[in-house]
Amino acid sequence: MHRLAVSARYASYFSRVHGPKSLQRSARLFPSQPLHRANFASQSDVPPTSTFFTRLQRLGLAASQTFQSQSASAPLYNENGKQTAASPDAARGTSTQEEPKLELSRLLQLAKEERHLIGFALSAQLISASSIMLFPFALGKVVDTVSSSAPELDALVALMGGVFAISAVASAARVSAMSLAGSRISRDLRVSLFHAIMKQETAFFDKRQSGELVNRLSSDVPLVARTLTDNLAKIIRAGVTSTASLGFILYLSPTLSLVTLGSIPPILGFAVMFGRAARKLSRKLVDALAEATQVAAERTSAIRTVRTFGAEDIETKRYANRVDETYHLAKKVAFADGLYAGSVQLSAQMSLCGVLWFGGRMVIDPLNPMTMGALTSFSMYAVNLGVAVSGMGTAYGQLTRALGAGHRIFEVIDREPDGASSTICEQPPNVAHSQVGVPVKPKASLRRLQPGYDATVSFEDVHFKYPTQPDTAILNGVNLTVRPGEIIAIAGASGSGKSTMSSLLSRLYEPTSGTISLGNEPIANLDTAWLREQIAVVAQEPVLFNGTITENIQYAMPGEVSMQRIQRAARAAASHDMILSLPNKYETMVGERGASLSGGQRARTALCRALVRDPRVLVLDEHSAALDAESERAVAQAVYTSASELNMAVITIAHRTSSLRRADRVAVLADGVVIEIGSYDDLMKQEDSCLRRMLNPTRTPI
Ligand SMILES: Nc1ncnc2c1ncn2[C@@H]1O[C@H](COP(=O)(O)OP(=O)(O)OP(=O)(O)O)[C@@H](O)[C@H]1O
Repeated sequence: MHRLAVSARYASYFSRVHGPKSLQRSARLFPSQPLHRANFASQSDVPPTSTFFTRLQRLGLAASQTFQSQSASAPLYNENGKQTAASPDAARGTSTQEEPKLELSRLLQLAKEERHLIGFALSAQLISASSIMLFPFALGKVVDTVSSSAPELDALVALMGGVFAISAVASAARVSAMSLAGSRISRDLRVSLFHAIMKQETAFFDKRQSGELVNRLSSDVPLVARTLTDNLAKIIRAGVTSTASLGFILYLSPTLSLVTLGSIPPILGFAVMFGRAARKLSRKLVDALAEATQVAAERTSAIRTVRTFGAEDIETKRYANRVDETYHLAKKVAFADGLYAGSVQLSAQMSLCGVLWFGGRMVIDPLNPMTMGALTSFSMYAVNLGVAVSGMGTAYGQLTRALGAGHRIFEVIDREPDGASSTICEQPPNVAHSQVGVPVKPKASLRRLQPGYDATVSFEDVHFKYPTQPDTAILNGVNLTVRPGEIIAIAGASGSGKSTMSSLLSRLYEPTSGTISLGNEPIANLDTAWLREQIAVVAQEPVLFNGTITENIQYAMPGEVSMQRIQRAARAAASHDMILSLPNKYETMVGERGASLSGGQRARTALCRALVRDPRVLVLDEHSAALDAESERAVAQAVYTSASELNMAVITIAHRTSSLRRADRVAVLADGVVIEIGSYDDLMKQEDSCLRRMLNPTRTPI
């Protein structure tokens, strides 16, 4: 009776070890500080969006990983005891979403790149699994030795101690190597994915939200890498354990083995059913979490707007709803998990009961040669076999579920950019070959114009529709020529397409038809990277990056830029004194998106950044809107002086009368065409001029 209790305790030990692993992981994954408790005293206390965002993503990742990695017995709970995760897609009825087409082999390909490290980990795994497999056999021997009062007890236990020590070293090596392999896969996959995102055409970003793309980098990548390495190890360990256990039980008692093997088909059946159900939910869950991340990213980056409208509660609820919607999915997963756990446990334990019942009778039967020790060993191997088979099923299920996140990664990596708006051409650095997606096509042309070329810009019958709005024509045959040294102002109603012309000139989009040329060469024939070096654009709402003023100005130039050159650009933009008045002068940190600067300071820094590269064409897109009249005059004077010295072609998109007056010519854009062009004075003199109607709407209504 006592001996049977030993094996029963061993069985319970195994079920504890197998179950709690996922529970521990689950607990580890949920940060201790709930997000809603974060209380920022003022706007300046708000941590950079990226930091805040990472915390949110960790929560998302936690839920997602828990979902992916939970074993049969681990439901999804956060620290408040609430169940987490579920998909807004489910609520929106997108459950008909296509199954991921990604093959498991593509995931395994990732592991292949780390074959040396994973091979080492698996060898260590074999050593530790083999030594563990010897334990039941040794225990049986100990039981029989003790029963027969044989003298080998000391030697036997010493041997076991030695084997356990080797096993511990092998386990440590395996864990470290697998973890390292997972991190390497993550690193390479992240770089590949980011490179793939960078190379996409501009319209790709019009369709997708940045938070959702970042979610792929921060959540999907580690999810795939960790699931892959974790489960590869589990499958191998389970394979070794089940093979060895099978060998041992067949050796110990072929008859009793039949009873044990009866539990395997139901366990595998449950695993397959469970895997299928869970796989469908996986893609929905990662999509749902990405949507929640997008909401969080957008709202935290626009915290001032949210706060100005007193919308913190609304936004918290919006985010909570997004996350909460995933709860519906989690309920299904929890139900499937419970069913799977219960079914597998019942099958395994019924089989153990059968073993004990048959085996017990065999031990009692005086004609049967089975010893008490052999039954003890047999029972332990039978438990090992059950645990290994169910572990294999669970690991396989998790691997197939990682396909959901994998699909989201590879659909970007494999995507061929539509158009040439990206200048990226080399492969991502230090990345395993198998992860590199569609090679970037060699540029159509690497043509560059000779230094000192005639920087005339011309638009000839340019038509354009945004790829995301193919039914709406924005430009309907624009004709415009800007000569070097000339300042052309483009005027037009809001939404008439002025900024679009600037985007087309920089080749952020391709015209639907017509030709844009620089120096009499269609820009489509020019090296895009070179072209962008020639054209500096100061956007309507310039974006600065978190860093110093110097770093932001340097951003325009690859490589080192001398401080002299930076200051020269600042003087050309009449901004040197403004920068010197900042707390740390050129080393002042501008904050995320330049949030620590005023609108005018941001605009002037952006102008310095544009001028530092001595462009041949300067596009000013309502850059002075944030400047007061005096600063605007000073900046315009300085910029136009240096433009004239450098013989730049200047296109200024302007609403202000002062800006229009300063231009050599004003082109008025309406209905997608330049409907009139001439000097400000000439156009204003004409009774029926569009410019005049635009600037004096009350006197002459349109
Ligand atoms: N990325 C985009 N995707 C789809 N449509 C766009 C995109 N950007 C702009 N549009 C649309 O193209 C039209 C022209 O926009 P554009 O920004 O060029 O106007 P604009 O003349 O510069 O206006 P404003 O003076 O208000 O800055 C608008 O109707 C706008 O809605």
